[in-house]
Parts: sequence; C-alpha cells; structure tokens
Amino acid sequence: MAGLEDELEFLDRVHAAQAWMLDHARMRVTTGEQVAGDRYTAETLGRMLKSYVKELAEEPDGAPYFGRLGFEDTPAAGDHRNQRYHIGRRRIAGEHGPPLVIDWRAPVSSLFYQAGVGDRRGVSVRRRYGWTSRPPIRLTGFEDERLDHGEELGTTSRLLAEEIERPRVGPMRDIVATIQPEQDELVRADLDQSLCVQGGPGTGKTAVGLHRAAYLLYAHRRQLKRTGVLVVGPNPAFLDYISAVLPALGEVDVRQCTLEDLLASTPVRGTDTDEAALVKHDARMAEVVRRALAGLIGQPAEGIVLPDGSYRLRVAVSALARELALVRSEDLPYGVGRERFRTRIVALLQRQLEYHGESPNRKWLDRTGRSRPVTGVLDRCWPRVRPEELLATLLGDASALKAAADGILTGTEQAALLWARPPRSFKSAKWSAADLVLLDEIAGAIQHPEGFGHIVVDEAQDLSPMQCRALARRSRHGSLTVLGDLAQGTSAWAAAEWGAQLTHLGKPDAPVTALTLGFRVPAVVLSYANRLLPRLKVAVPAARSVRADGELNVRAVPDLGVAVLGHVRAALDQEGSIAVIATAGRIAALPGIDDPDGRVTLLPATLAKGLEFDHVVVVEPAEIVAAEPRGLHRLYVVLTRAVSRLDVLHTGDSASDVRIVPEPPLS
Ligand SMILES: Nc1ncnc2c1ncn2[C@@H]1O[C@H](COP(=O)(O)OP(=O)(O)OP(=O)(O)O)[C@@H](O)[C@H]1O
Repeated sequence: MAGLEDELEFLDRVHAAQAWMLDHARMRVTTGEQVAGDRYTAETLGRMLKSYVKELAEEPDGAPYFGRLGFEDTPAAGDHRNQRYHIGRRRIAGEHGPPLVIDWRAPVSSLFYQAGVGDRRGVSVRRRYGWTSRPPIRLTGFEDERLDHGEELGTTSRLLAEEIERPRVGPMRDIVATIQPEQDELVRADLDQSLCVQGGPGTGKTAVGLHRAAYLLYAHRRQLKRTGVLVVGPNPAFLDYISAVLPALGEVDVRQCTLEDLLASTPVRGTDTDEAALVKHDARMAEVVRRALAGLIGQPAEGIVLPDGSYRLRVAVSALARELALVRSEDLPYGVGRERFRTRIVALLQRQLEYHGESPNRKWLDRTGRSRPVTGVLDRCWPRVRPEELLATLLGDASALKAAADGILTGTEQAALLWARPPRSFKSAKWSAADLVLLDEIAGAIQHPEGFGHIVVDEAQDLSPMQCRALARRSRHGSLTVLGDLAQGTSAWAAAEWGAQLTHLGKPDAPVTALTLGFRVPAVVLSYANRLLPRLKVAVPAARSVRADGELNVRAVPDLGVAVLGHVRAALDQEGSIAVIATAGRIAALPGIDDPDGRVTLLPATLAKGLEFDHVVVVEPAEIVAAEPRGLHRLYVVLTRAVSRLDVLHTGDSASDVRIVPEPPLS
C-alpha cells in the first residue's frame, strides 16, 4: 500500500513519544514524592500522577490514533493551511515540537467528523486507519477519502463497516474513530445547551451521551470538575456494560448510577400496589407535598419577650404575623423560609437594641437567633420537619392526607396511597421505591439539593414525572442530555411524547433531535422488529440499519427447552456474546446450558434494555407480551438487542399468539 512505509515510520515516532511521556510522568511521580510540600498536597499530587502513569502505561494496548486530516494549501484552510494532524483518543506529545497526535475533542478534530465534499473547510484528505482488534495492536492499513476529488464514503466506509460489524466481546467500547456527523453535532453541543435525542434501537444514543460527557469534560474541565457530571442509566447491568467507555476516554471522574442509587437516602424495604405506585409517580404529588409543607406553617399565638442585659426586647404578635406573611410570599424552599423567618425576627430585635444606642455584633445575632424565645416561635410557627416524618404522616393518616390532597387527588387515589397498617413510627416505616422519589421531592422542597454541571440521562422515556423532577432539581443550574426512545417505553408511566417529559425535567425548550441510522441491529432484524412499531402507538421515525449483514430465524418448535439448547449450541460455534431472552419464569425453567467460557447470558426480558449481544435467542415472544401491560414495547426492546443474529423460537399454539411476531421477512 502506497504510503504505508511513511505511516510505519510515523508510528515508530509515536511509540517513542509514548515511551518518553511515560518516563517523564514516572519521573514526576518520583520528584513529586520528594518535593511536594504538605502531606495532603503530596498525596493528591502523587495520586494524580500515579493514575496518569497508569493510564499511559496501559495506552499501548489501544490504537494510538485512528485518523488523519490533511489540509490544502489554500486560504480556505485558515490556520491549518498545508498541515496534517493525526487524531487519537489522547494527545501524544514528544519531547520537542508540536504534538504528534491530537485529542479527538480538540476543535480542529471536529472536521474529521464533519467535513464533507459539500463543506470541506480546507480539508483535502481524510484518512482512517485500521488496526488489529486484539493486542498486540498492529496497523493493518488505511483508507483515504479525497474530499478535494469529490470522494466521500459516509457509511460505506470499509473501516466503519468493520468496526460496526466486529463481534461484541466484553463491555461497550467507545466510538471515537467512527462518530457520524449527526452524532458529532450532538456530542459537541455547548455546555449550556440541554438536548433531547429520540433515537430508534441501536442508533447510538448511549454512545452519543457518553461521548458528550467526555467532550464537555475536555472543553470545560475546570467548571465541570467543580460542579460534576452525572450519567443516569436504567439498571446495574446496563451501567456495568457502559462503565468502561468513559475511563477508556480518560474520564474517570464521572458518577454513573441508577436513579434509585442517586435518591437512596434509605434502603427500599417496602412495595406498592400498582395503583399506589401510579399515584406516587404522578406529577400532582408535587403539589400535594407542597401543600402538606405549607400546612405545617401556623400563625404566631403570642409575641416575643427577650431579656437582654438590662433591656427587655419585645416583638408584638402582630409584627411576627407580618414577618411570617412576608416570608411566605417569597415562596422559598421550606427550610430556607424557616431560616429567613428567623433572620427577620432577629432583625426586629436588633433594631430595638440599636434604638437603645447599642450596636450588636455577629455573635449577638447568632446567639439571639438560637435563643429559646426565638426558636420557640420558629418551632411553633414554622417547625423543622424531616421528609420521612412528613411522608409517614401523609401515608398513615387519612385526614392529614385529605388536608393536603383534596382537590388534587380523588378519594380513590387517596385511599390507594394510605398504608394498610401504618408503622408505629416513621423510623420503622418500610419505604418503597416510589416512596424514595417522594422523600426526595419533600427533601427538595425543604432545601434544594446540590446539583450537577451536566447530567446525561439514558432511557429517559421510562421516567415518571416525579423521577424527572428529581433530576430537574439536580440540574437547575446545569444542563441535560436526555436520551430515549418512546417506542421502548416499558414503565407504567412511560412518556408518550417528549414535550411533557422535558417540562418535568425542567428543560421545556430543549430541542428534540431524531437519530434514525441504526448501527447495532442488522437491517433484516430491524425491519422485522419495526413491524411492531404501528402497534406501539407512539409517533417516532423508524430507524434504518446501516448493516446489510446479519441473520434472522423465526421458528415454530415443539419443545422450547430442546430448541433453546440446540440454538445456543449452534451459536457457540460462532464468535461473540450470546443471550437467551425470555420472561423471568421461562428463564428459570430452561434446562442448564453447558457454557465453560461464560459466553451465554440468560436474561429476563425486563433486564434487556440498553444491552447488546452478537447472537440473541428470543424465547416465546407471546409470553413476553403477555407478562406486562406494555409487553409489546418490551418485545420491541428484546427483538432489537442482536448485533449479528436473532433467533425467535415459539411454540405456535393458541397460547402463544404468533401474530405478535409476524411471518419472517423473505431474506
Ligand atoms: N458512529 C458509530 N460507529 C460505530 N459504532 C456505533 C456508532 N454509533 C453507535 N455505534 C454502536 O452501535 C451500538 C448501539 O449503540 P447505542 O447502544 O449507543 O445505541 P442506543 O441508541 O442507545 O440503543 P438502544 O436504544 O437500543 O439501547 C453500540 O455498539 C455502539 O457502539
């Protein structure tokens, strides 16, 4: 291949630069240990440098760069005139001169993803490199697009196809080498820009969200180091699957968790009836909570008399009532309001002292604020309250609930909320998952929680209005990347459209962008699953696959257990991961599978969201549909997990309505 020699020579220089960077970083660890001042600085610096060294030492396992941009010798190229840049996951700098490899997130790198024949912006050639997929990593070749000659490969790039079609082994990988232009635009949107991505299965929503987090950390490192970045995913298996992407991009300071983990103020020990859960997740509960808190505030019954040295300071009951009304009208969080009321009472007392010619200092103000007469008024008129205490009162006392909920919830809804057997104290209450969301709402209405600079929320179509509000509270001063697919909504409160969901998330103006190019599921499988779309009753554009490979087998079989074993055995002859997906009951009843290499996952349909496997065996689709109210949506999720091959096994008897999965398409 012409030019390969030059490339190999360049690669040698890159390896030398990597070795130098590693030596240099190790040296800094040693000197750091000797010179760092106090112990804290030494430890922090040491930890930072050591993890940097570790990162660098691990680097040779990955391809050091994946692309190259060549600029032409014309003014259109601006500052990059006649330059060439290699682009990689990390910047690689030698001892002297400009860096050999620039970071994929650097501003000029965006042209690698964005430049096209119609808008070249000075780029003459885009080069993509191919590497062996397993260590030792070797350069296998490259592919040029001469944009200046009108060549543009788009999704027909051979290297892109190889990357997309490679078997999935282990956790999800980054896609920096092959980010598509429409994905790149989302990844590089400004930090203050909240956005919503509606994308069919496998269109890269999760990938976009993770790369956006990495990009924002690069572009706004200082700000986000202070405020933090959070990734919220639907379940631990999903988080496990995506957990390696950000560290591989050098970003280890991102919290990745489920919403339950984020809200877990106390363990979940209780359950709800479906009716109670529906009411608890309803947006109207926010108003019930607000009213319940407001109901705690009462009028002062008497004024304050505070002995202070030779004076007796007084606040009349009417003055207290006036101050209380003023603070109430400010509509502050409950806890903040209580403190504001305290400050105003102290200010009245202070004015009296000043009237006597005294000038009270900070200490006096603090002491007075904590004095018994002042805290007495506060505790009677604006009592301190714990979220657990308030919620236990609402769920345990019909009249308290009625006072807060009448006119907001119907009698039946109130009845659904009430505990059958209230605990003796709020301390022994068994909180359900939905209660945790309510406790968070109450806590947030008392005091705003600390937020994040940016939150990426995946599978956002499944969030209830109250769950959305929990995230909205944490991004009041930050931005959101909302990812989801209305067609994959399986929760009882799944969103039917994005407008209302974004309003609950506190970002009603976030633009909604659709991704429709599927990178996971082969065309034959995706068009099969898409037959379900009209029955899912959501207005979403169908995704179209970029993959022409793949296989689909829909089989009526007499014995599911035997058939599953046969199909898994055949799948084990091929490379890649395998999942058998069925209802939890069916999974438990399947015969044991001999799988010495641990390649087979037996997965209840309810846990399949967001995951992907090379070969998927779906067992008895009709059961999956019948198992839950939004079973058809669940089936849509399940049918779209396969990267290469999908087998659908059904018994075809009257109990398993095969019309749910129509005849296989002619392939
Ligand atoms: N530009 C790309 N180049 C290569 N692979 C890509 C690209 N975009 C996405 N992929 C791959 O396609 C697969 C699906 O991506 P991802 O999981 O992000 O999709 P999703 O839209 O979140 O899917 P779902 O809604 O079904 O969970 C992943 O393996 C991902 O790495």
